Amino acid sequence: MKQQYSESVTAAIAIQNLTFSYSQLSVLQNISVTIRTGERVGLIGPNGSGKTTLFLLTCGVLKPTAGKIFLFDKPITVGEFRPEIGLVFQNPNDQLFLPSVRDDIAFGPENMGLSATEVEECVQEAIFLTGIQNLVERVPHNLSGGEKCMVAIAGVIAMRPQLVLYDEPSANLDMRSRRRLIQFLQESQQTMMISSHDLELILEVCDRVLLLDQGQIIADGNPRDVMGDQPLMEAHGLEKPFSLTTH
Ligand SMILES: Nc1ncnc2c1ncn2[C@@H]1O[C@H](COP(=O)(O)OP(=O)(O)OP(=O)(O)O)[C@@H](O)[C@H]1O
Repeated sequence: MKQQYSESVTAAIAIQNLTFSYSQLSVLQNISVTIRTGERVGLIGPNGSGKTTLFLLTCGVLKPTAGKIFLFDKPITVGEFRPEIGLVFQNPNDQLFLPSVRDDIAFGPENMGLSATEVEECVQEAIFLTGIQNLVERVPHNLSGGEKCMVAIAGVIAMRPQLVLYDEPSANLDMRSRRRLIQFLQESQQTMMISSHDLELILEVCDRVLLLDQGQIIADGNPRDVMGDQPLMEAHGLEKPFSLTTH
């Protein structure tokens, strides 16, 4: 089920022979995959299969045990800030820590060496795109889960990344907040990877899906084909999404 892609398309991420262990615990084993510019890629897999770990490696937070990762053709170096990529954390509380929503959104652009005018442009654009005009003066700590989620996304979008990694973005969202998030993701222009157990969200937003399990990419293809394969899904602790069982 692996897809072959033309080499001529620009690679946003090129992962080559990536292996990673947390001391004795082997998580990823010799993974190679390319994400092309403009793709919306879902990352699925059972609990503990290494989705978050793969994101942390891709952002340069963790150092590979072996192998290489290239971001827009330039190798990732651990600890180096790469404004081309943004990570939206699984828990927005890990990302929001300033006294106002506006300050939180401005934090990234302010640390990129931009002028005050440029920072303000980035902040206003992120507020507009995420539709959080009504939250700007609020204290992030007091927001609801859905509100925090969109503010955390705004904080990342404000740095104008070309590629955004979303780690479980719909976890703990009610139906209305989840619907708003899906609409936002569908309208987003960036290349994106979305790690999620919300398979219906992946179906609605992504044009490609990777199934990660036992340290390997088990399947890579069209979300309907991969997630519609019941034996494959069940073999890796997942369920075929309901919407694919009724059509
Ligand atoms: N800092 C760490 N130190 C040691 N082991 C870790 C650490 N972080 C994660 N792990 C382990 O690495 C494995 C992969 O974890 P990871 O969080 O990447 O999985 P995941 O696919 O994102 O899981 P989930 O779907 O539950 O969010 C798990 O067995 C986890 O317990």
